[in-house]
Amino acid sequence: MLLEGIRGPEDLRGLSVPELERLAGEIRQVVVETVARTGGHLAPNLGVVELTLALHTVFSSPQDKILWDVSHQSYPHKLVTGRLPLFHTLRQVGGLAGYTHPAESPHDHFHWGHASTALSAAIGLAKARDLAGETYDVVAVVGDGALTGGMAFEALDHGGHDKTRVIVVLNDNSMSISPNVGGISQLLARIRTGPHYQALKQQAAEVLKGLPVFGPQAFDVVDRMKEGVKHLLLPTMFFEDLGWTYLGPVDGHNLTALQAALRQARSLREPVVVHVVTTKGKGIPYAEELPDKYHGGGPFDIATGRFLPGATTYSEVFGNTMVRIAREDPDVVAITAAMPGGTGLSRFAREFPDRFFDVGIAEQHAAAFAAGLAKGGKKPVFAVYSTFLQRAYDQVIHDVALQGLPVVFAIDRAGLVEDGATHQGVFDVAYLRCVPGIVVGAPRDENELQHMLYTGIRYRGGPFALRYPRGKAQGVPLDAELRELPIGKGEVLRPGRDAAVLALGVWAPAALAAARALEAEGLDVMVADARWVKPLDLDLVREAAATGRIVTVEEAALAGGFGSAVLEALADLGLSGVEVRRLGVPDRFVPHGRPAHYLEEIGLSAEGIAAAVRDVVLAGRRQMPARRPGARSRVAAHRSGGA
Ligand SMILES: Cc1ncc(C[n+]2csc(CCOP(=O)(O)OP(=O)(O)O)c2C)c(N)n1
Ligand SMILES: CC(=O)[C@@H](O)[C@H](O)COP(=O)(O)O
Ligand SMILES: [Mg+2]
Repeated sequence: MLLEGIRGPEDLRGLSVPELERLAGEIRQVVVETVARTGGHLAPNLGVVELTLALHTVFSSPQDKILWDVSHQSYPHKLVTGRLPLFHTLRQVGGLAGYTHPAESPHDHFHWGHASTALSAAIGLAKARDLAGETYDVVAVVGDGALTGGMAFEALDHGGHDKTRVIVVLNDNSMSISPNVGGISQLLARIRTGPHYQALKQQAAEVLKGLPVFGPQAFDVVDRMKEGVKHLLLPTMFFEDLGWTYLGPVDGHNLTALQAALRQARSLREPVVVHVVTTKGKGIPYAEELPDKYHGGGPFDIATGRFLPGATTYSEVFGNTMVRIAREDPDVVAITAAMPGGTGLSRFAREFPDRFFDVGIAEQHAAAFAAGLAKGGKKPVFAVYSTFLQRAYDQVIHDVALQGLPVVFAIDRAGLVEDGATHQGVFDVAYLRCVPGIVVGAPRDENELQHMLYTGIRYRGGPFALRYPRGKAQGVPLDAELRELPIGKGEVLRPGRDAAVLALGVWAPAALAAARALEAEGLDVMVADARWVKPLDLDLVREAAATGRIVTVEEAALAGGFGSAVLEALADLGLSGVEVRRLGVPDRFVPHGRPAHYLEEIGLSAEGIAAAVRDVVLAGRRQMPARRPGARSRVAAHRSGGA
């Protein structure tokens, strides 16, 4: 196997094109065998095998910097930069990340996973290079989907004007996760399918040569004519009008053509876009046929491509409820930022194509677009992963909340996910809780999810956010009728005297399990589903405080999270002397791997909750005088002013 002899890119440079093509086959086999077992991003990686080999034979990584936008398509890059021996640990706890990671290799320069950032970082890196008087090349591989992200346009605008020497390799496979959308996608399609761009440029140059020169004063006329002729003949001058030299389109699976284009780009010593056309899923029939299905996910049966059967997910319950509500309410509209499948909106899109909007990887635009829809009397629901809503934080505040507009943010993947630090959905509680006028809720199961979504769509008082996790729901039966939940009111699921557990969202069932276990130890523990982060149910906090001991539970960052809100409420209510323990995500990034591993590690489990209750009871006993029979808790006594 040639791949076993590749310890780094330098081992590629002695290989002939036929050998590189053989190596490409080996890389595809390792990728599909591994991803079939570990899960991951199959189709994106199958599409960039030749591109990866061409990049690593033309440029000298790590001296030359190759940046992968999103970097979900960096598995071949990892395989040719010495990580074959570890590749079987992909996305496992302690194993290789599913995205580039500088801790793994000097060939990786960023640990990222959000789209449309590589161009900006590449221009910054290239500018630092120039200021340091260095000469290495900086190459950013950006997908056609990533190019629909606003940041990419900001970078193109700046880079083309600033003339920083950067090479952008546009990996155009016509796909985002689903088929790509938007004007830029159509522009690329025109180039891909039109007469060969370079031949047209040559023709345009011939035509211009024949034009008579009228002398210097008319030079400007000729110059403008040149531009006019180019615009007339060429399918687009988009990149060149922004100051980037455009090369392409190049067959992204033809190593010789790729190497030639990359060498030409390198020789130009200016901002260059090399437009490469690839097939997402290349080499594996089922992945080529369904690149959206095999964008991510797994494990799957390698022979048939069949994924292991899954149970109903929260996303599916969300999507089905959206359809159900939309059938009754014509004002309901749905928005996604390039993730109709992942958010569960595919069925809505089929049934209400005129009321469904996939805006591309453009969360900022999606949020402000929702504001416009709401201002116009519609009831927009923006379905977005917690981690990706971070991209639209200013729009949530400035364009939605400040305007008091009724936009619903259906926040999926709220909590820990296998993707790791780049994708953990743990900051939304903290980053939304401080926004004036927003309602933030977390349903404890799929039945509450459907009711909370219904409540949010009917709520007209301003923005409304509900958060729910990735993956299988709890198998709770769904009520036949949708009902509104009382905003700001949680629910006591189990009364108790010795301590209270205030659980947020899907951690209520684990809190009940902990209480049942503690009952056998003689502890009588109250359990409540807080249901709302904002407005917080202060009566519930008072009732919990009356036990003298509170444990809060959230699958979110502790800093500024739900537990912090409870502490603030106790202080604001003057309820001192209450022992509090907060369970949640500590102040660090949580890496890739099975979420259950990390949840256990941070005490987010029924056992962890029980341990926290024991701890808070013991702490309380250490500090409280022996309770006289019938004595009320200090908090209750404090409240009534009694001794
Ligand atoms: C800001 C942001 N929004 C959404 C996503 C989810 N996402 C991951 S890859 C992807 C599609 C990327 O398409 P493209 O750049 O064309 O790469 P390809 O998978 O086609 O190689 C999306 C939407 C993301 N990573 N970042
Ligand atoms: C690369 C990327 O950001 C997406 O593909 C993400 O990994 C999808 O996550 P889910 O698998 O939870 O839909
Ligand atoms: Mg693409």
